[in-house]
Amino acid sequence: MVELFGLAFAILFISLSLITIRLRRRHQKYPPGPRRLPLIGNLLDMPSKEGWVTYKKWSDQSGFDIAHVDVMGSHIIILNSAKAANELLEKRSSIYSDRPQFTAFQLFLLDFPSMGLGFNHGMLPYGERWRRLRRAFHTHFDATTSKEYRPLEMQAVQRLLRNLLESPDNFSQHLKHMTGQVILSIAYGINVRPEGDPYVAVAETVLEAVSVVSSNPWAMLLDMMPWLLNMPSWFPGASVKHEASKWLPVVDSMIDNPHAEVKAALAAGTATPSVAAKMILQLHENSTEEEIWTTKAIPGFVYLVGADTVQRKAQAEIDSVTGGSRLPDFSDMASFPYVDAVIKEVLRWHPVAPLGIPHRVMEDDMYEEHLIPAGSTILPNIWGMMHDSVLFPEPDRFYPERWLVPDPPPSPQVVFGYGRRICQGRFVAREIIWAGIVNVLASFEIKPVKDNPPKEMYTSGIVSQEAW
Ligand code: HEM
Repeated sequence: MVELFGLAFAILFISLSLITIRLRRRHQKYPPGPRRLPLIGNLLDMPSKEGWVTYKKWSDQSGFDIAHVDVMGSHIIILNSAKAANELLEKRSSIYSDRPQFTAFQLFLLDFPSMGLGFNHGMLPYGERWRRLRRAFHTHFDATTSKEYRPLEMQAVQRLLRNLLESPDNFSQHLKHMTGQVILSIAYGINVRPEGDPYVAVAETVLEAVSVVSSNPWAMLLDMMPWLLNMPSWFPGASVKHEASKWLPVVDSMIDNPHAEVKAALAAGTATPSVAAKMILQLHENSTEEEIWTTKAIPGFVYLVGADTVQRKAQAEIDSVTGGSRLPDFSDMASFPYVDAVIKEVLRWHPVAPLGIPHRVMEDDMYEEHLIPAGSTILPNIWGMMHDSVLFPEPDRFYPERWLVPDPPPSPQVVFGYGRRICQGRFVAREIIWAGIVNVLASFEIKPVKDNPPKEMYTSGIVSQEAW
C-alpha cells in the first residue's frame, strides 16, 4: 500500500514537473528567426549552400545576435556574434560541450572495438570516452610537443617550393601533398611519395565518403526520422545507410594499414620516430584493449584531419623577408609582423570551418531572456563573426594592414573553435600554415587566375576549401 502511494506520488510529481516545464517554455521566447510553418518548421528556409552568409543576414535583419530555427522539431541556434559565442561556448562550456549525433555520420561511428570512424573523438558526445581520447591526444599535440615536429614541417615546405617551381599550375595539388607529407610523417613516420601516394589517396577517398554521405539530401531527414534506417534500401532515404556501409572497409584500411606498417618497422628496428611508434612502444603486458585501440585512434585522427587541412592563399605580395639570400625558418618567427598579419587575414577572410563543428547544449538555458532549449544544436557562425563590419570594416576585402594598427581587432583564434572542444591541432596547424605561407611568399609571386577563373570559390561542407 505504501509502495503504491509512493508510485502515485512519483507519477504526480513527474507530471507536474513536465507541465510546469511546458508552461514555462510557452511563456519563454526562442531567439528570433524566420517564420515557422506547421510541422516542418523552418525546413524550407535552410540554405543548401554557404549557410554562413544566410545565417548572418538573419541576425542583421532581426538586430539580435543569435538566431533560432526549428527544423521538424529539432532546434538549431546560430551564434552570430563573438559576444554570444564567448558567453555560451566559453563561459558556460560545462553545458555546451556536447556534440549533436548526426545519424548519417554515426553510420561510420561503429562502437568500440570495431573501428569505422569511431577513432574520431571530435564527433563523440561529451563524456568519459571523449575525455580519455582528448587527454591522450593532448600529450602529443600540446604547445610544447608540437614544436618537436618543426623539422618535419620544414622538410615538407621545402618540397612544396620545389614542386611549385616545377609546376605552379598544380599548386592546389602541391599544397595537399605538403599537408599529407607533414601529417603522415608526424603520425606514422611515413614518407609520402611525390605522386600517387596510396596513403594520401585512401585519406582522400575517406573524406569524399564523409562528404558524399553527409551532403546527401536525406541525411538531415535521417536525423529527424532514424527509423528510416530500418527500411529496405529501395525506401526513399534508406539508401544513405547502404551508401555508407560501402565505404566502411576503406575507412578501416585507412587506420589499419599505416598502423601495421609502424608495427612491422618497430619489429625490424627500422621505425622512425612518430606518434604511433611512441604509443605502441608505451604498451605493456597489462595494457587494456582500449589502450591498444587508442594507439590506432590518435594517429588515425591526425591522418584524417591532415588530409583536410588546405592552406589558404595569401593574395598579397611581399618582398622576401630575408633579403633573398636564404629561406626563412622558425627562428625568424618573431621578425615578421607583416607575415603574421597576412596569416591572421587568411584565417579571417575565409575560415576553414566557417560554422565550426556543431556543439549541443545539454540543459535548457537562457540568453538575454530568450530560451535555448536542451538538446539544441549550436552553430557558431565563425565566418559571420569574422565578417562583422564593425570590427572588420570592408570585411570582404583581403587587407592584412587591419591587424597592424595600434588597436587591432581581436585575434582570429576562434577559427579553431571554443571552450572544452577547442581544436587540439591548433599549435601544429599554426606552425604548418606559418612555414608554408612565409616560404611561398619569400619564393614566389602569387597572382590571381586570369583564364577561366573559378565560378564557385569555396565548397560548402563543414570544411570549406577551394571548389576548383
Ligand atoms: C587550419 C587548420 C585547422 C582549423 C581551422 C581547425 C579548426 C577546428 C575547429 C573549428 C574545431 C571544432 C572546435 C569546436 O568544437 O568548437 C576543431 C576540432 C578539432 N581539431 Fe582542428 N583545425 C585545424 C587543424 C587541425 C589539425 C592539424 C589537427 C590535428 C593535428 C586538429 C585536431 C582537432 C581535434 C582533435 C578536434 C576535436 C576536438 C574535440 O572535439 O574535442 N585540427 N578544429
